[in-house]
Amino acid sequence: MSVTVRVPAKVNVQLAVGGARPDGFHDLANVFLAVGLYDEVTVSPADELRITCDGPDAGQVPLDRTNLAARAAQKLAERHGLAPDVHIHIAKDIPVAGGMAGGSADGAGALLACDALWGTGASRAELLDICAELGSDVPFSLLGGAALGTGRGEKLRPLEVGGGFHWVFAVADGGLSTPAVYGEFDRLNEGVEVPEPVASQPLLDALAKGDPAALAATLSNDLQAAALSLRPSLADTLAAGTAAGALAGLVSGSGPTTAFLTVDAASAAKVAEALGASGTCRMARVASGPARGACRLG
Ligand SMILES: C[C@@](CO)(OP(=O)(O)O)[C@H](O)COP(=O)(O)OP(=O)(O)OC[C@H]1O[C@@H](n2ccc(N)nc2=O)[C@H](O)[C@@H]1O
Ligand SMILES: Nc1ncnc2c1ncn2[C@@H]1O[C@H](COP(=O)(O)OP(=O)(O)O)[C@@H](O)[C@H]1O
Repeated sequence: MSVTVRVPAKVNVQLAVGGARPDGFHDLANVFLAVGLYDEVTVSPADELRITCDGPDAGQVPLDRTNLAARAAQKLAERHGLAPDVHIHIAKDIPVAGGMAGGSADGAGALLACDALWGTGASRAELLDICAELGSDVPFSLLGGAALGTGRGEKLRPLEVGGGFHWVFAVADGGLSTPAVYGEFDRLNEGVEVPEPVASQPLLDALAKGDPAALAATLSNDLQAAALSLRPSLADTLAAGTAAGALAGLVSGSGPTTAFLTVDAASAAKVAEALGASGTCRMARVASGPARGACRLG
């Protein structure tokens, strides 16, 4: 008996970041959009907790108990008085440390899969609660679609989306550490009164209408300057994507993946081809959103 769950990556169409809180986190207005690049998490009974991973970036994924999928299994087991004896296999297609929430996806996927395998029957609210304990982005990986995340990003309000959006993701060589990018944001804003983060109404309207040109005009990421400061070469990738015909480009979350919104699927294919040939990224991937959140495949 095994259970497989598929979980999407995300792009942040708006990431408004407030000043550092006393607990070290930052309050956000984080508009998430799930996109169709997926990890698949399969769990099956085993003598002890064990993780395996395959995929192009598998070598960068920790296979010990720090893996978010392992932590998810442990947390669920602990709450229900079970032993977390399970083999978790991750088929990884989401770039690692790329600002696309791949680790969060695996955490949400393992949680849903273990709940089904063990018959724990956790409610949606309990699953979301465990997700929030695992990390700020994990609740959204479970939910999918589009949502506004407030607090540190874990308090979600689902958003209406009026149509599909076609994206190209330029995957960089190597990752960027999320805490390092937030740290650079703090350094760049030293002595500055950082305003309260607020969701942009024109951006929410563009999502609701499914209007790519309007969404392109309102995309924003307050972590972009910090990611560019740590990885200046991302400016070349952004320039290459817009020169190739994207409506707009931005850094995805803490980066270093850059995301390009295009007018339709044909344009996305052209932009991906040009970016792939530009020498400014490791590879370019096409994906559309909104995508469904974590769901059981078998
Ligand atoms: C930037 C974002 C945008 O969606 O995603 P990524 O680009 O990493 O995918 C998120 O805020 C990342 O969320 P996630 O990766 O779950 O972060 P967590 O594990 O909760 O926190 C890791 C570290 O990031 C910083 N952090 C995270 C969230 C937040 N609202 N404020 C923060 O300052 C803190 O330094 C924290 O110790
Ligand atoms: N299942 C997992 N997949 C990928 N990375 C993981 C996983 N579990 C823990 N990590 C750790 O989390 C870090 C951030 O990875 P990831 O979630 O892919 O990126 P990001 O936070 O930029 O979206 C990795 O460098 C890795 O050390």
